[in-house]
Amino acid sequence: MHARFHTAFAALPENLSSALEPFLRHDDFPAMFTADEVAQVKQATGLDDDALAFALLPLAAACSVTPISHFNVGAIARGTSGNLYFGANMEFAGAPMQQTVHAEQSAVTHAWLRGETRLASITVNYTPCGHCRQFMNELTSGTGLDIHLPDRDVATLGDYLPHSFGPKDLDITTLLMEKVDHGYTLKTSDTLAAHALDACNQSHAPYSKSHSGVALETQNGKQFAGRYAENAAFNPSLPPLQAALILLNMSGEDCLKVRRAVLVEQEGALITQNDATRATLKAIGCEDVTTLNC
Ligand SMILES: O=c1ccn([C@H]2C[C@H](O)[C@@H](CO)O2)c(=O)[nH]1
Ligand SMILES: [Zn+2]
Repeated sequence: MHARFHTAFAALPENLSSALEPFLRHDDFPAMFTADEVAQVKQATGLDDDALAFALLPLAAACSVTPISHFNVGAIARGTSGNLYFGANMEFAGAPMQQTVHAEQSAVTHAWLRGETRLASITVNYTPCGHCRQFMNELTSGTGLDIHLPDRDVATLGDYLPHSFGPKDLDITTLLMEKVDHGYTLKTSDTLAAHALDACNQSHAPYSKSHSGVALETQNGKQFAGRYAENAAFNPSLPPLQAALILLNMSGEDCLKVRRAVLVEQEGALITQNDATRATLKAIGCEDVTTLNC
């Protein structure tokens, strides 16, 4: 079992820990459960969907990387497929606070990067901040997304974000998590660059139309790609590097062990991820960065 789960796993009720053990046993547990696996765990434990998501929160929070706050937030996103995806906050010492990833952003992005196109609900161990409410207002699920919090009745994103500002206010109809292919091409034989291009092609940038993707290679040779996710309110946009780091972290790899990165962005785009990507990568110890235009 990955060391980060030891403490939280030991504190689970016995029937849940024995149902989860076969999944968490190996280091490469992907921090998600398929709908079939969820059904299996529910049957073994007698927990319903809600209770299971709450029970999993300590495991999700155990994936947090919080050198600044030491405040671990966990989130569980449920896709309409029935799959569950963990999310956890990530902080980067040596980089500006703006580079922080919130647990809700992590869970949403995790689901999106693994192919989910719509969320049914999200369960979080703390109340979502304004930034997260705004981030989630960009999703295909709209204001109907169910939000589950400890000691509160389930409520929708619309309840938590009344009089909201969103994509519609800017006449945008494409939403975050929708399947897209922007069709950019690039001549390369580097698989890491190919992953970054693929991520760029699936990125969500309807406001700036400046699509981008980042792919990371870890010191043990694993590769992870992240897509840029723009937000109608601009500032809550999630950079492609953060998306890649979310998938890397959820997959059990160490953010401080990235050895190489490729950023793919459009030639002549209105905005660029180049400088911010390099600065944050430098803060986490990676200076081997290639930027390619598509
Ligand atoms: O909705 C929230 C609020 C805060 N945090 C994280 C961000 C930062 O890492 C830490 C302290 O704010 O908690 C979240 O993940 N979600
Ligand atoms: Zn937040």
